[in-house]
Amino acid sequence: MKTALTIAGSDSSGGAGIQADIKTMTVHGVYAMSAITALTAQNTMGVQKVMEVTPEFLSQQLESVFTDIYPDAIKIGMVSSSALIEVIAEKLTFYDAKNIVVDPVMVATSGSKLINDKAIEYLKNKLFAKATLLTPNIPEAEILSGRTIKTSEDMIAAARIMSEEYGTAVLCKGGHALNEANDLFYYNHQYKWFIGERIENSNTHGTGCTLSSAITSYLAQGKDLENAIWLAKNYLSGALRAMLNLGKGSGPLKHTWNLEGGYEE
Ligand SMILES: Nc1ncnc2c1ncn2[C@@H]1O[C@H](COP(=O)(O)OP(=O)(O)OP(=O)(O)O)[C@@H](O)[C@H]1O
Ligand SMILES: Cc1ncc(COP(=O)(O)O)c(N)n1
Repeated sequence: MKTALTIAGSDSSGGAGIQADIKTMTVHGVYAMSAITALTAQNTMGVQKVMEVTPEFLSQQLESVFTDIYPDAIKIGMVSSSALIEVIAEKLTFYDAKNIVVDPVMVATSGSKLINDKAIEYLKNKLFAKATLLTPNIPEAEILSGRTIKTSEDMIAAARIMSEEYGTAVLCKGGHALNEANDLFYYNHQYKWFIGERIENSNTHGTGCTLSSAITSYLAQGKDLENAIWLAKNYLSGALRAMLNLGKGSGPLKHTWNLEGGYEE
C-alpha cells in the first residue's frame, strides 16, 4: 500500500486541514499519516481558537513517522509560525523526503488568518525550494509574488515569478476568480491551464486542502505531476458536485463521493 503524510492543522469541524487530508488520502486507497502543527477550534462559520504544538512536539511526530513508515508523498498545509517551519525544513532534508506538495495556507475561507508575517518569510526562504509543487490560491499568489491578480495574464505572471524564484512547479488555483474554476500550472518556463467548470455550490470549506491532498495521493501512487493534478481536480469537482450541505456557514465537501458510484465526469 502506498503511504502519504500530511503536515497540517487539525480542523475540529472535519472539513479542512488534517481531517480533509486523511479522508481524501483514504478514499484514494493511500495509507494516510499525520503530523499536526496546530489544533484549531473551528466550524463552517469561522476559526474560534488556535493552539499551536511546540516545535519539539512537531519534530517528534515527524521523527516517529519517518523512522517507521516512510511516506511516499507529503502534503504540507497550515504551518503558522517560523519555528515550526524550521523544524519541517530540517526533517524533510534529514529524511530525504520526496514528492512534497506545499499548500501555503494563509487565510481560511471564513476570513481568519492562519499564519503570521514572519512565518510567510520562512515559508519562502526555507520550505518552498523543497517543494515538488506549490498550490497557492489567488490571494496567496498575490502575497507571494508581490503582484495584484485581476486577469488570466496576471495569474500567469504571478506563477512565473513564484516558479522562477523558488525553482519549483506552481499551481495557482482559480477558485477565487468570479466566473471560472481554472487553475494555472507553471513549470520550467512553460504554463498550462487546467480548465474546470465552475459549480454553483457555496459549501467550499476545505477545497484547497482537498485538492492538495488528492494531488499528494496520486503522487504517492507514482503518477506524474500533471496527471496527478488532472485526476485531483476531477475528484474535487465531484466532491463539490455531490452538494453536501452541512453547517450554518460554508460547509464541507463530500469526500466519499467517489466510493458511491455516481457523479462521473
Ligand atoms: N465553485 C467551484 N467550482 C468548481 N471548482 C472550484 C470551485 N471553487 C473552487 N474550485 C476549485 O477548487 C480548487 C481549490 O481552489 P481555491 O481557489 O478555492 O483554493 P483555496 O482558496 O486554497 O481553497 P480554500 O477554500 O480551501 O481556502 C481549485 O481547483 C479550484 O479551481
Ligand atoms: C486547519 C486548517 N487548515 C487549512 C484551512 C484552510 O481551508 P479553508 O480555506 O477551506 O477553510 C483551514 N480552514 N483550517
